[in-house]
Amino acid sequence: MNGPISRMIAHTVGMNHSFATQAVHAGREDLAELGVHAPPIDLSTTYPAVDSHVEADRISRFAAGLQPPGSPLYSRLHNPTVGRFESALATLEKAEAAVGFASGMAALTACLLAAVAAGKPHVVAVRPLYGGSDHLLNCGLLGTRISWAEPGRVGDAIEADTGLVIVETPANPTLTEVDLAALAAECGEVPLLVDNTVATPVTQRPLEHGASIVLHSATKFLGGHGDVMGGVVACGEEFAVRLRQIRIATGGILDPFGAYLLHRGLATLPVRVAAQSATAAELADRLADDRRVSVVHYPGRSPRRPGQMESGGAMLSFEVVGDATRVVAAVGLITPAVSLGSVDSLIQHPASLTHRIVEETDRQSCGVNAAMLRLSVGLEAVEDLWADLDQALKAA
Ligand code: MET
Repeated sequence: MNGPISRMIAHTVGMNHSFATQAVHAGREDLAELGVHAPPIDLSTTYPAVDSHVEADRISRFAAGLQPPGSPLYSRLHNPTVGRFESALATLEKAEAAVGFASGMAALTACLLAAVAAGKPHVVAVRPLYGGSDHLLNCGLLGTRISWAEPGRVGDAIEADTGLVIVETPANPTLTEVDLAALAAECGEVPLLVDNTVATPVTQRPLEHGASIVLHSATKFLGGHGDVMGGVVACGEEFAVRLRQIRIATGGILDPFGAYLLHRGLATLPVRVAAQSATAAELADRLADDRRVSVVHYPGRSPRRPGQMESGGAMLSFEVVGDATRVVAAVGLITPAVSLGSVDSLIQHPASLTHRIVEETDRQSCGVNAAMLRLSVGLEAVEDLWADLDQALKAA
């Protein structure tokens, strides 16, 4: 069951297969040979290590961020079920490699530690980001130093010790879009990390637009059912080696059952995102025509630029004329909760919850105001969602 590890099975789903086919088959290439239909879940924490001399060499190679074939030795070093998910996600993001983590924040932490370890602790980032990411960068907990810059000013903000440029597009929670190709050009030799959680690889593959690193809170659309927490970074093999070194040393690995659920989620990702996006676009139109709403933020409403998403996606935010918090309190079908990307719709007040940890002046500077609500559109029927929003807006 230990099977071939992720590096060995990556990309055997043909590049000439469509994205939807890759979503179903990637990371499953060896299943027929194993005589099974569903990917096995390997819950082992440890593995027999009979020949200590051989294993001594292998453990050194794992610690160096490599993936030697054979027994994983210990599941903090490698887990085959995690490897399958990593291989599949790398295929979908068109990356050489992917590295799974316990959460999106653990994934971001590893990227920041890699920059610090490389002697390049300065980070340039574009607001808004998810509030937790903003906080981690702004507080400098991991030894990074932050400069916030708008697109077009990023190049000027880069210094000799800049290790990363970070952007989230569409951004959480404003859904602001950034032209990735233009931003990548500003970055020059500095790696551009794109948080692709909201976009998903269905609508945007940042590596195709000049980014070097793609980060996901896999908890969101990749899992898609609100029942698994994880994070993943898709990147070149060289950076993946550094991330695996950090993951082994710090222990923020994705668990095998979580990896199984995330891998299963990838199979339906294209159809979920397509259906949820169609509903979100319709709701965005109706909200834009509603006098109880002052502004709707939804990607793709202006002429498309190169590097923009291929569709509007399943997230929208809107600003309420009345008290936004009363809308949250009044929804019935929609769940008032943080998180996003699930099969069921979620609504939340960013100024109170996801972006509470960001200083108010910083929130205001990037458009996260008290009137704003963020809606993650699920798979419910559009008329049922609209009826719920309509009655909740009446309450406000
Ligand atoms: C604890 S706040 C949130 C979680 C999640 N990243 C979101 O944007 O909803």
